[in-house]
Amino acid sequence: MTGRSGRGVFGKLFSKKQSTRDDRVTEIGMPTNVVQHIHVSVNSETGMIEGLPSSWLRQLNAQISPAEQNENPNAAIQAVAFHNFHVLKKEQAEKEPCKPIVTEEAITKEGLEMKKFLAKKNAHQSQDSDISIGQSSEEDVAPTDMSQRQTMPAVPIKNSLKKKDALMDLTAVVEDLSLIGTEPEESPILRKKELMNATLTDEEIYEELKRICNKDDPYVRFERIKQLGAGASGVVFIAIDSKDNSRVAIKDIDLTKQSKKDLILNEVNVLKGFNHKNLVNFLDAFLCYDHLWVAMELLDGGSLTDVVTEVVMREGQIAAVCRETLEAIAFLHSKGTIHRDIKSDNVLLGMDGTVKVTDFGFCANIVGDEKRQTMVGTPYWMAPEVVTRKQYGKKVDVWSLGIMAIEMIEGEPPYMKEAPLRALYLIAAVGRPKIPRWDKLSAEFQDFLDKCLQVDADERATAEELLAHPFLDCAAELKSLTPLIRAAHKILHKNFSD
Ligand SMILES: Nc1ncnc2c1ncn2[C@@H]1O[C@H](COP(=O)(O)OP(=O)(O)OP(=O)(O)O)[C@@H](O)[C@H]1O
Repeated sequence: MTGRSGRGVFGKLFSKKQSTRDDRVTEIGMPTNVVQHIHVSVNSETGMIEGLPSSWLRQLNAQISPAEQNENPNAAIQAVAFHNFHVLKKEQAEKEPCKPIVTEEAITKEGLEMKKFLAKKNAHQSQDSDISIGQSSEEDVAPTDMSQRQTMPAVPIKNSLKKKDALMDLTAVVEDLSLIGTEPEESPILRKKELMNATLTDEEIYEELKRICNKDDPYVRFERIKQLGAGASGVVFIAIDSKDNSRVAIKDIDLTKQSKKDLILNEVNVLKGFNHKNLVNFLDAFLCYDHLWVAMELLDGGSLTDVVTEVVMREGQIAAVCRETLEAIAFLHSKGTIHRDIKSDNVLLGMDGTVKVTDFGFCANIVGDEKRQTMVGTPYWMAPEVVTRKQYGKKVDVWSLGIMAIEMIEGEPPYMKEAPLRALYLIAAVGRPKIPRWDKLSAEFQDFLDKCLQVDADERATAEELLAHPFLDCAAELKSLTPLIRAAHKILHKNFSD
């Protein structure tokens, strides 16, 4: 799930029309086989990073103070790189709902653009390039008020890297940006299925969808009752299945508007392959001309986001939601799958207190402890190793669960009120977020959070280990969630009945 009204801030920085990727490639006209050596340094007098593309520096300086840049340059660079390559792309996708959010293939293409861009930047060091990845115009950038930033209270910085090490690292970091994905031999290691999907033509994807879909005409079989919402990939509505009069949720995806049909195929394949009490189970898929209808279990309690934003949860209720979510995560991990987008928006509730995880568009298949290196997910819930583009594995879901637990305490994840680039910097620089009202939490809950939010993924617990954590012993009955859901729906004027 991506839409959370009032919680997303990414749109504010970028209002101007972007040039298309094709435009940019044409404009750039890059030399090939160029090895770029970008010299990035911290100015010892101003404390500010120099040497990055100017549009990046403007963003950086608008949101991260000189003291912070000086303190943790590596985190600042990682954050701005991440911002340009991921957040902006996602924002664009949300503004144009027909385009799905960033995929590994898109990142690969962007990596190639970035490599070319940096090569050009190197060739014209002194010039302020008019070509940028993301955006370039001054007006696009939030006003820079350095005086305000300089007096900003210092954030607690965890010195994960000594400054000298960080500076030595900078060239590597910037050069590494070109590895966000470039030629096939430099791309992240993909599982066979992903490779296969990535190389399928539209015709092949339609053929594959036809093969796996139910042949019934969905317009005849289902009576459409009401719309639940719209996401990047389609509209979700409640329908009655004439076969047994049951109520189901159907996602209607207009395939003509999907440039990344392989992602849809991936989601259907993941949904079809799994059945678990804590996953929103797939019922059937139907292909009708260019529309794919995916029928799923209907969760009539809406998303956990509605609850966390509107009502206060008790520890027992939080433990119950954590346990159910962990069951889903442990199941996915046992199947070699990382969800990569665990957050309250992707946890749906039944009115009886059932808790189920949904949204598998981002799932990646891995083998054993194989690690991945692509940036997917939603920034606020993202593990530090994803933001800093280290290799990552299943434990990213455990970090996100820890952030979701903070949502259940606080109503929102850490840094939600911060500008996006700054939030990314804080994830990379601070590491484990400060949890307000920490002292009010039970010792078991504190320990549970500690185990989820270890910056070092090796120190972080696995989903399986957390299922045995004593905090979960205090889990309340699931039906205790029902009054919370009712209260939230009342405030939000939500009604899942006809
Ligand atoms: N099985 C379901 N039962 C009840 N509500 C659902 C179900 N699936 C989705 N919804 C609701 O429908 C709305 C749209 O869901 P959708 O998954 O399309 O959103 P999205 O995540 O923003 O989109 P996308 O995954 O395409 O980026 C959300 O409010 C979600 O809570």
